[in-house]
Amino acid sequence: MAWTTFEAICIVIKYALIAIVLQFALVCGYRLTLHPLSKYPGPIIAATTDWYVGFFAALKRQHLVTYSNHQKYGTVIRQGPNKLVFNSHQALHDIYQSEKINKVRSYLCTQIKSDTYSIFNCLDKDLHRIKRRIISKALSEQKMRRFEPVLLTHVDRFLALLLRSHHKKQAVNMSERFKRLGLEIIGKFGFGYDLKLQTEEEHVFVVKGMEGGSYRNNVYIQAPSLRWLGIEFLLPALYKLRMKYFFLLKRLIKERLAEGKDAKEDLFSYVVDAKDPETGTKIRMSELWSEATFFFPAGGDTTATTLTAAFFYLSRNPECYSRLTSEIRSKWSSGTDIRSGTLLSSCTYLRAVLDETMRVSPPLCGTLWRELPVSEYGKDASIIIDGHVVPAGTWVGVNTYTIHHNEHYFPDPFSFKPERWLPENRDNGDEMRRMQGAFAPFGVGSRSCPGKVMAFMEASLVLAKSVWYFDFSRSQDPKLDKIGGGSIGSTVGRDRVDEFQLYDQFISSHDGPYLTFEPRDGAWKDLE
Ligand code: HEM
Repeated sequence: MAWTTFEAICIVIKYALIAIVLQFALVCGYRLTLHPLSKYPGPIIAATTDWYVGFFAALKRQHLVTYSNHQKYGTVIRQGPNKLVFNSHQALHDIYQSEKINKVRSYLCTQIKSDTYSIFNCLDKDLHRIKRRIISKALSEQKMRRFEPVLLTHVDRFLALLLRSHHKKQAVNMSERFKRLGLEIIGKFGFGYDLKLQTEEEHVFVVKGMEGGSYRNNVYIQAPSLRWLGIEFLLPALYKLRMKYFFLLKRLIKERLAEGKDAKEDLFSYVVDAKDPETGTKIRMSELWSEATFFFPAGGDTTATTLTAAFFYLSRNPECYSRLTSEIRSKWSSGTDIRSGTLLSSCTYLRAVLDETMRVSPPLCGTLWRELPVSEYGKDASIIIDGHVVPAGTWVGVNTYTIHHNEHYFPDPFSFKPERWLPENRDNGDEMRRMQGAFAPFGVGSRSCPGKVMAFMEASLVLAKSVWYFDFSRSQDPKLDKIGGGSIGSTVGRDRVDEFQLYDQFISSHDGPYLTFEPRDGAWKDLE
């Protein structure tokens, strides 16, 4: 009898396996032949499973793979059973400026609680508009001017540490320094709290905790089905770090609330109790926690990546370095006078360096997925993107890294050439218009970045002050000097020696470059 039962179980398993294999074959066959997207070119495996992008997201190289797929298959590629990526400025416009298209539902994996939305993961358009109006006001030029003196104290701390590294004859790892600076500033801006990340180690886990959170979110945004495997639990150290980071943020919010709204000049004071002028709605207290967790990667990490990459490219392009230093050193007579305002805005080369940096190394270098929601428009609806009729429910996007390296818009795309952005080159109106139409480091449309003013203020001040006080150059140690760039013989896309290497996890992780700093004349005395 026992033997018969065993045989029966074997037969059940056998047929179950056959059924699974058959179903798998049928699904793959359908996706490759009869599916509405089957006519679009792309890697065969990508057409059959979402795990293709999930896999490359887990390796933090989705931007490189997307670029190389576009090179191989053309302007529109299929990168998942239900995903199309475009590489044209028309698509950038058609997707991100459409009133009908929305973020894909997988952004919801970044929710802290199922009924709580942040500006970033909110899909309801009315609620988003309310949040957007309140948060944009908090990030306005006027509010940033009020925050500037606080910001400058952190920049001065950064400069003093460069001086200390010089005294100790140490090369500086710019990735590490800028992540600490960027998050320290956001800690202060978001919660009025000095995390002292530049000078003390107590809260440094915030950097890795935030990166861990972003890595997890990115894999799940790209391939939501991986969420059900719970891969985060396979990386317990990362999970622990992320939780520690969340608990710290929770504590900061609690402490900040206890202080009262007007105790400090920070995001909290601008957002708590702020009413949307059109509807009178306020941001709920429970949502503040969710907004706050998003501000660290959005505001701190992105600017840090821009600054790190700018130093990488300046240290490897002596002509650009010399043109920038001449501009900054001819405008001011003292480093302490460097502030935002007309003089800083007149530094056109500085601005060109930042734009070119974000072109070659966009801090958010991935594909920002969107869709025409079936829930709103029905499954038979469609939308035209760059001349293609795309059915509702299809994930569509433009990969920022790829379009920024499209030579139709940016000739010689892998060379760092700030000159291409200079006003004097605007004579060539067509070329400039083409570039601007394809340039999207801050995104495009109603979900684009509202933190642009802060990003430029912070990045311009740090870069201008650094070159005012210091000369810098590549580390003389060949081992350290290699860090940050690509290496010959490495995997596709990581073999470009002069390209700053980004590891895409929605935001970007990176390492290096290692630079040495030499204080100029007596100017450094301000920093002591
Ligand atoms: C160089 C620096 C920065 C870059 C390159 C950048 C880039 C971006 C991009 C591409 C998006 C769109 C994301 C998406 O569609 O999924 C975005 C959204 C956002 N960014 Fe930034 N960002 C930067 C700095 C900042 C700063 C300093 C802040 C605030 C302190 C900020 C706050 C936000 C917010 C709140 C959103 C969500 C907007 C919405 O969904 O309506 N960003 N950013």
